[in-house]
Amino acid sequence: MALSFSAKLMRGVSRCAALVTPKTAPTSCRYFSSAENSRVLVNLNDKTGVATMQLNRPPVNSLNLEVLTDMTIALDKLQTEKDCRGMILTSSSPGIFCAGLDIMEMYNPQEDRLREFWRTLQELWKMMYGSRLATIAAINGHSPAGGCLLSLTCDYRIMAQGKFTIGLNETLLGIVAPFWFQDTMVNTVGHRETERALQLGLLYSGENALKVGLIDELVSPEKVMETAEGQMQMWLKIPDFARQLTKEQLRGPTVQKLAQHQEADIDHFVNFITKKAIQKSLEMYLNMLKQKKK
Ligand SMILES: CCCCC/C=C\C/C=C\CCC/C=C/C(=O)SCCNC(=O)CCNC(=O)[C@H](O)C(C)(C)COP(=O)(O)OP(=O)(O)OC[C@H]1O[C@@H](n2cnc3c(N)ncnc32)[C@H](O)[C@@H]1OP(=O)(O)O
Repeated sequence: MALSFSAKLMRGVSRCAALVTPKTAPTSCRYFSSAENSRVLVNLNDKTGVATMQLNRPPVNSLNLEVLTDMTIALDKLQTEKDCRGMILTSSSPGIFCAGLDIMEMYNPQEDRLREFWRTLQELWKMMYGSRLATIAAINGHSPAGGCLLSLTCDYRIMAQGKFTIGLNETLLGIVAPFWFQDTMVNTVGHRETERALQLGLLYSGENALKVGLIDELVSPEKVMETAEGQMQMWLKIPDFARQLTKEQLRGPTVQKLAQHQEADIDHFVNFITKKAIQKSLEMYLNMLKQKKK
C-alpha cells in the first residue's frame, strides 16, 4: 500500500533522528547525522538553540527528490526539538548556495517519481515558509530558481558579495514559476518587481538584489555566517510566541492557498513538464549548461 506523505516522513524521522556527537564537536553542539541524510548536514547548538542546515550535494546542490526528502525530515526533526528556536540555511560548497531543482528530475521523467518529487517540494516549501523557527538564509554563492525559492522561505537573507546571482529564472529554461513561487516573490519584493523579474527570468547581482529587497544584506563571503549568527540573536530576542503568531498571520494565507490547491498543482506540473515542447526546452538548457564548460 502506498504510504501517505506524512507516514513516509514519520518513517524517515525515526530512521535518521539519531543525534551523534563526533569527538571533535563542541559539547553544546549536537549533530544530526546518518549515512542517509548526509546530503544535508544539520547540527543544533544546545546553548543558543540555533541549528545550521547545510546543503551538501556537490557539485551544485541541485535539489533532487532525495535532498528534498532529507531536508524535510531534518526540518521536521528540528521543529520537534523544543529547545530549537532558529535555523540558518546555507551550503557546504562556498560559491554555490543551490542551483535550484535538479533538472534531471524533470527531464524524461517517470510519472510516479515526478509526482513524488513535486509533492516533496510542496511539503518542504509549506514547512519552511510557515516554520515556527526563525530562519535565516546564509547565501554563500549562486542561488537561481529553486535556490532562490528556498532562500525566500526564510525570514532574512544574507548574501555573499562577488559574481554570484540570485533570482527566479525559470522562463530562461522555457518553464514557468508556479503560483506559489510567484506568491513568495511578491510577498518579498512586491507585485511590480515580480512581474518584471519573473517574465524576464532575471538573475540579480547581489547589489541589485539588495536594491529591490530580494536580499536583506550583502557582505563579504567570509562574513556571511558570522552576520547570520549576529542577526539570529536579534530575532531570538523577540518572545517566540509573538514572533511566531505574527509570522503565521502574515504567511499563513499564502501557505493555505497552496494547501488548498496542492493536488491540482501536482497535476498541472506533471501535465506541463511532460509536454514535448517543454522537454525540448529542458534538453536545450541542459546542453547549454554542458557547452558552457567547453
Ligand atoms: C499555465 C502554465 C502554468 C505552468 C505552471 C506549472 C508548473 C510549473 C512547471 C515547472 C516549474 C519548475 C520550477 C523549476 C525550478 C528550478 O529550480 S529549475 C533549475 C534552474 N537552475 C538553473 O537554471 C541553474 C543552472 N546551473 C547554473 O547556472 C550553474 O550550474 C551554476 C549554478 C551557476 C554553477 O555554475 P558552475 O559552478 O560553473 O557549475 P557548472 O555549470 O559547470 O555545473 C556543474 C554540473 O552541474 C550540472 N547542473 C548545474 N545546475 C543543475 C541543475 N539545476 N540541475 C541539474 N544539473 C545541474 C551542470 O550541467 C554540470 O553538469 P556536468 O558536470 O556537465 O555533467
